[in-house]
Amino acid sequence: MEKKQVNIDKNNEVVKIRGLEKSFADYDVLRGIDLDLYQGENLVVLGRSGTGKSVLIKLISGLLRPDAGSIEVLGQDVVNISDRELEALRIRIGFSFQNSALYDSMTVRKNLEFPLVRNRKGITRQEINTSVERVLDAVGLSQTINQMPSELSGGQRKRIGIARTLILNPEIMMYDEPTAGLDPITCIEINDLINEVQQNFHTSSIIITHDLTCAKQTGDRIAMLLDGQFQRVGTFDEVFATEDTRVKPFYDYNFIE
Ligand SMILES: Nc1ncnc2c1ncn2[C@@H]1O[C@H](COP(=O)(O)OP(=O)(O)OP(=O)(O)O)[C@@H](O)[C@H]1O
Repeated sequence: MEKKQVNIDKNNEVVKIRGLEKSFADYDVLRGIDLDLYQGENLVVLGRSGTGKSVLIKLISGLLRPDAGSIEVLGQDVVNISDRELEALRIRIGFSFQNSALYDSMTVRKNLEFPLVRNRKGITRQEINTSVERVLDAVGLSQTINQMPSELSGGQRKRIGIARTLILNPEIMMYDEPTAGLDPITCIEINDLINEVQQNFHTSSIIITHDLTCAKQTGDRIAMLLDGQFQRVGTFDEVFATEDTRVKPFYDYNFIE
């Protein structure tokens, strides 16, 4: 499906990273990174395995501390934040991780209710039901409400995982390898869903991937991580309009017939 135009507010950085550095032992993973995520934008971080994409997400979400540099998320300084403030901030961010599995012993409904009951004290049964129905409808899986995760396909489980994240109305979405392990048609459906979430939930998203089809379909901008830095940032076509021998093979390999 063609990506629809969305409103991106370039005067409002929901994530603002400057001079970010992170090393492990003698391996410099991130070597001075600057990055902005604008309100309403889908930003794809593209890079080969081991380039530090997951480390970047962990730094943004406060799970790791940088060696140098600053990270602001929704106006808060994540590097110098109290545990309590970080916990409150994380509720405003939706994480769709490869390992964010559903609870196998709970129905789809119970899986979706779980974050609400835990994070929204005093929520009524009526409000819970309305929220569950809304997010299930958003991911196109209303009919699965009473099913167990084991009865769903991989793509459906991924959708329910995204619905479970959406139920807390996140302002930022972080997708870590959203299409990994899915067949090509299901990948396209997940890419469409990422775009629908952007349009209908007005989220700003960081999408970490090495899948170029995903990058092309979902990204308003692409930031290519190479040798510890964002070497190229721009639209998909801008990023790949280069003879850089570190970038070209990545493109050629991904689109091999
Ligand atoms: N806690 C850690 N301790 C030591 N090294 C780490 C740690 N976390 C990550 N690394 C190293 O940092 C590098 C980047 O890891 P990262 O997981 O961010 O890669 P990635 O780009 O997400 O790759 P993939 O696509 O394979 O998940 C790797 O070499 C990894 O071994």
